[in-house]
Amino acid sequence: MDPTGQKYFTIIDYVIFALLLVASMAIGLYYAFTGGRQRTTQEFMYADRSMKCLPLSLSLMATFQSAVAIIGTPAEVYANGTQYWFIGCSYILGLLIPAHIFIPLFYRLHLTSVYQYLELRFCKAVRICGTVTFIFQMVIYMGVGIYTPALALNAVTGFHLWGAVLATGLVCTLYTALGGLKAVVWTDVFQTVVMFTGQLAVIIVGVHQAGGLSDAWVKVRDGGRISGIDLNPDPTVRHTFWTLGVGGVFLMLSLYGVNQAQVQRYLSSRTEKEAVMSCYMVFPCLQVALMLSCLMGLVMYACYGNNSPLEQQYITSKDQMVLYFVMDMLQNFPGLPGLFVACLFSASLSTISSAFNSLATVTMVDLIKPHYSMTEARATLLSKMLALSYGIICVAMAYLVHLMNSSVLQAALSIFGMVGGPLLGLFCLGIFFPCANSIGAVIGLAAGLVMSFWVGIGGFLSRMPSSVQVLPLNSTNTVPAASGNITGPAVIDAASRPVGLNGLYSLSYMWYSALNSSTVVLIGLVISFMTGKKHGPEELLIQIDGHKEMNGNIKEDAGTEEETETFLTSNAVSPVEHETSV
Ligand SMILES: CC(C)(CO)[C@@H](O)C(=O)NCCC(=O)O
Ligand code: NA
Repeated sequence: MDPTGQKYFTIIDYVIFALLLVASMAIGLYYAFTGGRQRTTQEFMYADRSMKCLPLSLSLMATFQSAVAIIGTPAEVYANGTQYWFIGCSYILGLLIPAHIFIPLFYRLHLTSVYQYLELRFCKAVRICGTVTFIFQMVIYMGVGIYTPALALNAVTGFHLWGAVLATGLVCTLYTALGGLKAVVWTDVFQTVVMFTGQLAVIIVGVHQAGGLSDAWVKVRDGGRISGIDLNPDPTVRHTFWTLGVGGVFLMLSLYGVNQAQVQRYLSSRTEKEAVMSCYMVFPCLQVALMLSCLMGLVMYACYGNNSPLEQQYITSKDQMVLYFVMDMLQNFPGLPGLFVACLFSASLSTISSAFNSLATVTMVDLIKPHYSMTEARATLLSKMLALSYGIICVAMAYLVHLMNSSVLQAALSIFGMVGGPLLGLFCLGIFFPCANSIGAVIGLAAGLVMSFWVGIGGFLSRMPSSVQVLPLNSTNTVPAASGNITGPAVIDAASRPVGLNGLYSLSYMWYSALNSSTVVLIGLVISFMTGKKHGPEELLIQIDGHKEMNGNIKEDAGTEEETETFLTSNAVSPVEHETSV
């Protein structure tokens, strides 16, 4: 080993990494030249509404599973134990509610983008606010998504940082712009397989290096890395059962319920039933993904103990740890480091391709098409150009992320909560509250965004190193703001519990989605009552009739007769299945 800890790639590693890019590109080209040859927006954006359950579910899982999760989760588990694993509990309600409330509603309305719902329910202005908020969220997120694997690769192997960003950005933009949603979904399937294989290979070799299963188990147990369930109700503790299992439900709803990238996949399935099934299938897929990344953290602990490469200053941040571990443990297995790097980039490619495609779709459908009439051929060409432009924006965003310095997992999940949370609130206001009106919706959304940036940025600043008295155990990390374990119970005892505004600022980032969506609903309702009740179109509210089995009590709970009546299903929207165009 090099005394500086620098690790090197072999030729075979480069070949495997290159193969990933070539295979993804090939899938894109295949869908560019087969089927309808991507000549209609229906095919480009909705895969001719002909997708089947299995590829859809893998693709749904892959969208929000980027290199951030692959390297962020093990780093979290290595440092703080398996508490984070309890986020898996939130997947139950976080997927059941989309499957039975959001999917049937959106599918039966035969939407072209999920924000069209907001225009049907409220008005055009609300739709545009929703679209712009989504664009903002996804543009930041894809910057994080593309930058993360490139940075890790650069830090550990010296691979050119911007070379990796540009290569992946270029390949991803090309296959997305050429092959449309079909290419995005099928590359997702391929990339998910690479992702799981890479993680599994590292775990197996890692357990072997740690001296076998039972030795590894003893080490992580004695190191205190197996966390029991933490039922502490304090919302400022970063990870407890409540922040992860309950706060996480709101996070999942904003991602799997109302995010265009996911709704677009639901809408592209052949039948409503298939869309619901694919959402169900996401559950086991996500649990496998979560298990693999948590196990990777434990294996890392079994190999290094408390003597981490971070302690030894081979690396400078928690986020470089996983790749360092891989290069360190796998140096005698030629090809395996390359496989893991392919796994890392697979995770990110599948995320940014979904971002490009959904961003091109909403820009076209929500912002351009309503104002300019154009032929189908022009619209499709323009959509492809839009996908290309978002590719360029993505690389530009990577540069912005480069200027910030933050732990990637918490950064990504905070973005979901800060921008996705208010959007979730906006949809809930429309779907569950018949009395909400457009003014309430716009002001509610604005209030939610203000709240989210106030608490989010306030929290970030109040945790900046300058204002931190007590550093975490691992004080070589000079950016505790991001790693965030300063809010753990070991640091904040009853005497130093934050009060007033500081209490709000130290709210766990896992609650952001819940706080911000509730703010939108609450302010939206108050403003609606002040400006006069106006009932939205009945068919756009929650469809009780179709879901009696699951929500049998909602009708009773609906309260006054007037409300109950508004809740009833309208015949205007019948559960027709989409025709598949030939
Ligand atoms: C968003 C969840 C919780 C579920 O999909 C998980 O995949 C995750 O932690 N994602 C982190 C963000 C990312 O990987 O880009
Ligand atoms: Na992904």
